[in-house]
Amino acid sequence: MTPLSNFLENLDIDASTSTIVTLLAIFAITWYAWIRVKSKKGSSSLPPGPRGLPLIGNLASLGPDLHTYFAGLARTYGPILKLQLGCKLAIIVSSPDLAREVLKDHDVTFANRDVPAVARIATYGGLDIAWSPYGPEWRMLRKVCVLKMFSNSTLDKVYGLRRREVQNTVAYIYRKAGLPINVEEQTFLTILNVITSMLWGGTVQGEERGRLGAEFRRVVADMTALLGAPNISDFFPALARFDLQGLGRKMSGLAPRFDQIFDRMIEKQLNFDESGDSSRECKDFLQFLLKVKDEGDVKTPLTMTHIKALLMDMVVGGTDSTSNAIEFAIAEVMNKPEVMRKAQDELDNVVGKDNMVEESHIYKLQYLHAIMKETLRLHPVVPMLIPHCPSGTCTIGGYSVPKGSRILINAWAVHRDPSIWENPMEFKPERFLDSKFDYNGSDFNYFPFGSGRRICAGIAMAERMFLYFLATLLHSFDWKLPAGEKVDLTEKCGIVLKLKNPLVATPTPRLSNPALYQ
Ligand code: HEM
Repeated sequence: MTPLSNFLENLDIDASTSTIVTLLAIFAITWYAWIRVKSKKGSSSLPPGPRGLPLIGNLASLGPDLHTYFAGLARTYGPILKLQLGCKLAIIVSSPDLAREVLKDHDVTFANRDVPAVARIATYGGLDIAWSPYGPEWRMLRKVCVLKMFSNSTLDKVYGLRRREVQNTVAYIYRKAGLPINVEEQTFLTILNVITSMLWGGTVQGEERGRLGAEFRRVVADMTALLGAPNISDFFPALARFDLQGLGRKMSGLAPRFDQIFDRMIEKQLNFDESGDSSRECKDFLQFLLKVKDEGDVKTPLTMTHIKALLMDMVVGGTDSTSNAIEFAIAEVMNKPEVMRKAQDELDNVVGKDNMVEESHIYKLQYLHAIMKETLRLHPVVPMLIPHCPSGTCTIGGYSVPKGSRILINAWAVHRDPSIWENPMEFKPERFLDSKFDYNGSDFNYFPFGSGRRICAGIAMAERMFLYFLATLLHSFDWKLPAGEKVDLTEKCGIVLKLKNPLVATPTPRLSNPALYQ
């Protein structure tokens, strides 16, 4: 089997489409030859990297776990290296100094995104925060999101919605006490319910909320799988219109399912408003967003499509990242009984065994916060950030980084660099107690949320959900593995990092009063 046919098989292209591929390959080879000639002119200034094959470049050598593959390449080629992925040049950065050059010194140049074809379909043409190009619309969306929606005061107002969902999960787990439960499933569903509840929880009640939860879980899982799949349309843009792997068609089937739900929620909300109860305070984010839309910024208005694209960011971007991070934390804590004991001692001191955790407690839980930081050091769930894209050719680490290339910053590799971290593979929350490290993007040795203009827009919300839910799970229950099993911390890398095998564990209630679990 040739590397090209091997590559096509990996991309799951069927026999009928391979004929089209052959014809189009002639065109692509010509294009590739042109790219080679063009890049040769300045080849001395491009970063080093492994030799690729004609036409496909380095595509055939890409494995499923890119974070570890890129970290290995960095050991051979250094902290900045290039890979030719079809027609797309990818630049991988793996050191704090070079991450600083990209995300701080040249922040504006690198503030654009390299948007995958399926992401464009999922986000109304890239109208959301994560994939918008750097410009006035992106600024307006970020302002609405970070300064207004995720401000402390707005997040405080919707605490009741978060609390209700977390308590529902505690009651569910209590009913399953003594039986093994799928921690991944429960964490995902809780975070999904917490997020959708904050989005329109004041609007939708009862059965409809439950039904939406199940529907969202299926669609989010399918969408994130598509976003993580290598797509020939991204590597050979001239072939994008043929959608050879059918990934675009699949995404076009999934995205409208969300769109219909968003339309339903918006309509419900507008009907509420028409009923004339103007005295109602904003109870959820959707009410809040519709109010911002009506108040209207004349220069860059927030449209209904923007609102839906924002909802998509929250539901798809916010759920998997946060729930995977919490699952990693529970797995690491279970793997280290002394960490579990310290966390529970702290919870018993601050909250007490005759009380439930409230969000007001989390600021006093220093050790729990250190667990969050250490989890995101070892398992930064967006391990290579979201691909950045320079708006002009730029020099990084003495090498030329061409306009339009795909920039991947391997935070995962930096977080495990033995020249920065003592015993980097050890899970040791103590390293963050009384330390200067924070995840606000000011330190390029530790940046699980990214840094600079495109730093994660949901940090405030992620922090609250992570700490509150983890604290509740560790405070309410002891967790044991089924007999004879060991914690498996093997990672799997797609668009986000997750545990390869879902964590299954048995909860035992540990609070003094059974009524607390109801
Ligand atoms: C533990 C949880 C999370 C982690 C580790 C995380 C991490 C990240 C990272 C690394 C980026 C890319 C930064 C870059 O490209 O430079 C990002 C972007 C983003 N995140 Fe998060 N995230 C988390 C949770 C959330 C939540 C809960 C939301 C919202 C509900 C959210 C919304 C976003 C958005 C909208 C962007 C795009 C920002 C932009 O392009 O301007 N994230 N996140």
